[in-house]
Amino acid sequence: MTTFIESLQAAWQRNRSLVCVGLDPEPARLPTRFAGDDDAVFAFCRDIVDATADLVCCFKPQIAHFAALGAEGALQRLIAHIHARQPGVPVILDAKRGDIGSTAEHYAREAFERYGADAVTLNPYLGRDSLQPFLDRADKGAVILCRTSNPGAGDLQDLDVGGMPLYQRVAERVAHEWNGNGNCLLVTGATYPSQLAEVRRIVGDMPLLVPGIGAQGGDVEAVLGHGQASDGAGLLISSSRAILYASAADDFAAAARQATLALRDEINRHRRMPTD
Ligand SMILES: O=C(O)c1cc(=O)[nH]c(=O)n1[C@@H]1O[C@H](COP(=O)(O)O)[C@@H](O)[C@H]1O
Repeated sequence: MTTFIESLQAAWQRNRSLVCVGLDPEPARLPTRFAGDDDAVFAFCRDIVDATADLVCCFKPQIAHFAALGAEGALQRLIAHIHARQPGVPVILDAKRGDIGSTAEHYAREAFERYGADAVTLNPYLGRDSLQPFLDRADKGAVILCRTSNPGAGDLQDLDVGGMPLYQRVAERVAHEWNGNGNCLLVTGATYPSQLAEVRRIVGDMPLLVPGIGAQGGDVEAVLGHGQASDGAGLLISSSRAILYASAADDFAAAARQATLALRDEINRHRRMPTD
């Protein structure tokens, strides 16, 4: 059985890419060719996946973008499509789960059994027991929010907790206590490079999911300068809107491919590339 971490490492290497393409469909922004198409959300995301799969280390569908439309079926079929047609490219379900243990069990079943995800984003606010059903799945990835990319990230995450900001306490706790199965990752926004560096210092080579490149204005060079692991990898640099909506015309899939290629190459220019 291949674990999430093994698939991720293989995809980093095979595709020479740290890019994670976020799948955040917004009906109002879909190309006009999808007007009147009842299955537009699935068809659009499928075309993006097939146009970029050899250039990425993972895909990250965002659950609210499907659920708000009643399109959970499209999300299920999309993840099944990725596994069938792009095998070896892992899928992170961005659902930011976390609840009391009995409910968390259901969230874990939803992510891994219903949707067939390889990893899921998690909110640590309720504490370890709220994430235990995810931590116990050694074959799956537990991608835990640490220092997020949004403007209000510091409201709580920067609060001083015994001489250290809360986000650093989260990093310490995950790295030293919750990662017994070696299946944890942390989320650190591209928009805050110095905090990214602090997290990297605390967690060693643990993989970090870094959203905030592209539409949120994060800087690729700063992310690589502050966040790469000792082997020049260790990052999943996520971009959604800047790739999905690179063109609103019929060439949207080719434009998404170009945008992904450009991001991959820009990232690689700032990496210590492994010799192969
Ligand atoms: O967990 C996430 O993926 C996430 C964490 C974070 O700190 N910031 C963040 O933007 N995200 C997600 O990453 C995606 C960013 O989208 P773009 O700004 O369009 O690239 C969205 O789906 C967000 O929900």
